[in-house]
Amino acid sequence: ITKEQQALMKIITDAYNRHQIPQDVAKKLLQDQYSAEENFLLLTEMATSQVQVLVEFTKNIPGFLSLDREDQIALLKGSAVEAMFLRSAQVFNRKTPSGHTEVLEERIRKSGISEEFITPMFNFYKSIGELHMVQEEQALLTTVTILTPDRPYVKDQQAVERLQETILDVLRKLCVLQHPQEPQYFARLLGRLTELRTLSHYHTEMLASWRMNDHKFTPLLCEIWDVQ
Ligand SMILES: CC1(C)[C@H]2CC[C@]1(C)[C@H](OC(=O)c1ccc(O)cc1)C2
Repeated sequence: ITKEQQALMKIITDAYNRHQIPQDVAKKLLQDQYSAEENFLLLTEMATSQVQVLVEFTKNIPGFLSLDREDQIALLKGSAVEAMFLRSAQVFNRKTPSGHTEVLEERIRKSGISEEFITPMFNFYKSIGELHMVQEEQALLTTVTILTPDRPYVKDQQAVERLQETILDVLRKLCVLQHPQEPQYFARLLGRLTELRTLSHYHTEMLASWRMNDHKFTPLLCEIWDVQ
């Protein structure tokens, strides 16, 4: 890993760690009661703050703000669900001491999300947990997801591809250094991105079923996912 690649990795990892979900949202998970309605409201607050965190993090990706403005929006809209699942996978697998994860899992299971979506979601969290990613890998993998050139409506795909390749190069070298006993580790990481894409289809259905039951989303979530 070259000096500038180390600098790039540090910028991205620091930004990833700096933009965490506000403690008040995490704390609420433990306090409020357990009705399906309450749970939905908490998840709404959590998803909204995760999207805010995503936007702030993305602005710190070197080169992102030099992309065409409309392409920046297209990348954010195209990757929001995947980035959110990656981030929440890390929350789940950190096994926060205060038992947040059990409570969060409980609330998710009782918030009107259908079982057919719950199962793949928790399978994904398990498969991410088994990778034992270091925080640099988590930050870089999320960046690779955001910088996916073939999102809908991206005009200058080459510009996005160039940025993504830079990050992939650092991630590949980091995987070799962090997991020398597992030469195919980098390929396994990228395989998770494919799993993420199937999850985002389930996510669209989840939103639709909530809307059918007249649940309200926040303006930010409506904007990022073109609902309502
Ligand atoms: C952990 C998760 C990634 C999983 C369950 C909660 C999440 C934050 C996310 O919730 C939403 O997308 C969502 C969208 C709209 C809404 O009003 C509430 C939640 C799906």
